Amino acid sequence: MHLDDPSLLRSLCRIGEEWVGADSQEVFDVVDPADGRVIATVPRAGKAETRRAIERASSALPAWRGLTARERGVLLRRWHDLILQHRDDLARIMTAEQGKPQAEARGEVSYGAGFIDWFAEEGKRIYGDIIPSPFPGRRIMVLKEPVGVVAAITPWNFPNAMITRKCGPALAAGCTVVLKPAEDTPLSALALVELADRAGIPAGVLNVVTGHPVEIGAELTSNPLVRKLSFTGSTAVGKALLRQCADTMKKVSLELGGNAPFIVFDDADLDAAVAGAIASKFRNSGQTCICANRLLVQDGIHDAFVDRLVEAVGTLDLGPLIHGRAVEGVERLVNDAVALGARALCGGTRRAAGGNYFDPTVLVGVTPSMACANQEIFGPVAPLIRFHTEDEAIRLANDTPYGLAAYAYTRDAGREWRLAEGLEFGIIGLNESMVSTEVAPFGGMKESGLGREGSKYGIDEYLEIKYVCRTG
Ligand SMILES: NC(=O)C1=CN([C@@H]2O[C@H](COP(=O)(O)OP(=O)(O)OC[C@H]3O[C@@H](n4cnc5c(N)ncnc54)[C@H](OP(=O)(O)O)[C@@H]3O)[C@@H](O)[C@H]2O)C=CC1
Ligand SMILES: O=C(O)CCCC(=O)O
Repeated sequence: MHLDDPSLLRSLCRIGEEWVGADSQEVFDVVDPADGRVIATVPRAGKAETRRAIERASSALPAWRGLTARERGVLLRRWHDLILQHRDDLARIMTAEQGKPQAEARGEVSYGAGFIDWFAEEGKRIYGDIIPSPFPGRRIMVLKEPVGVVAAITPWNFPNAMITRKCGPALAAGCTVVLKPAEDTPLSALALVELADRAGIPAGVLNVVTGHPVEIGAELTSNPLVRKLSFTGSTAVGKALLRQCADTMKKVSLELGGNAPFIVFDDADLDAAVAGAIASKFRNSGQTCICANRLLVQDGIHDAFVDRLVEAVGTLDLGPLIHGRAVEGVERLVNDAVALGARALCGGTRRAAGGNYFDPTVLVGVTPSMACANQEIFGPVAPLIRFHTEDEAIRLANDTPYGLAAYAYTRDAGREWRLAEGLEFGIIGLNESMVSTEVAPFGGMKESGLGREGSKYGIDEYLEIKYVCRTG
């Protein structure tokens, strides 16, 4: 891989001031999903290394939380600037280990840097409160303090932004972090930490341990020094981690799976709906938790929408899926739908010539009971379900244990409000499918998770509220 600055390609864990291997000296391969080439090896660390990283984060905590928010903000801003300065290299590393095309990778680096920039400022606005007292002579005050050592566990689909979305607010609030990136994409995480180091963020404030997920996760969730877990990934793992955090009663944020409905009403702007569906469904080859998972299309516009969608899908040039297991999972969902009566109007199969590619697919005749309408597809497959009435669309949309994102295209302003209020999802896009930004709260209801990331709300996840009552 060519990099303008080859020293960004780090392949060791970072604990305190040191770049270290696993105690066992074991490593695992990082593989390019486009061609199966091994691009690096990184340490397969476990419990002992994780415990040391937590202890180092704990020893770094007093000095870091003791800085003013402005002082922390200056360092965060420097980190942000370095990330943007090295955007092309970070994007090259991301494409090599994750597979998204360069333009998307550069977009993610900029998006990710936005969280550092936003929280560098937001840290200065962690206000407490003075509450009017009902008792003469008593003062009632509210202080907000950093929660302490934070454990962050991040997924492979956004190897940069899911880290900055957690570390930005954590560090701005005065917390220190131990990060476990996904095994598929550790290099983006390590490059970010290299840049944090260059920005002058003190050793021990941001530690990274790569390796065995179960062992590292067990230590992060049981060690009493860790006071907060922030996780992005599958609902199954999120639930397990929540249970594991119960014994030490950690504060927990979970950003989990989704099953986003994308609803197109008869009165929609067809051009906008097709463009929105393409952007939402096929971003990152469909491997995004807020990707449209089911397209609910009203009778009157159904056929025109399908024609236009298939035409647009024909022009797409997507990156690979993350690994062979992902391709097999997508293939299973498509085959299951077709066996039950759905039709693939384009795609429907993996690409024959090597790599983990699945052809972009449009499925019609899908019914709500098919697996592809109930499970997170995490691939470039658009299943279309017909509906007749607004009530039916809302009922179908809400008929899922997930509640992350939902989208609707309509020109009826009254209906927009009914949808905004009636859809049980944490993020609603109305005539808009690109909803992600560092200034807005990102997160889900129901089994899609707990808490919000980004925005002024995102920093609360890394703070404790302390009530002080004073007489005299
Ligand atoms: N909400 C979202 O953004 C995401 C949703 N998903 C959904 O989940 C499916 C499976 O993806 P997958 O990558 O397996 O997601 P996981 O939930 O398994 O992985 C997410 C992160 O959790 C880690 N992890 C896995 N098991 C444990 C554990 N027992 N203890 C602690 N950490 C653990 C992973 O580590 P490691 O990589 O080392 O296994 C990774 O860092 C996808 O197909 C998609 O449907 C996946 C990714 C992101
Ligand atoms: O899939 C995810 O969990 C990452 C969210 C992508 C986004 O921030 O838009």
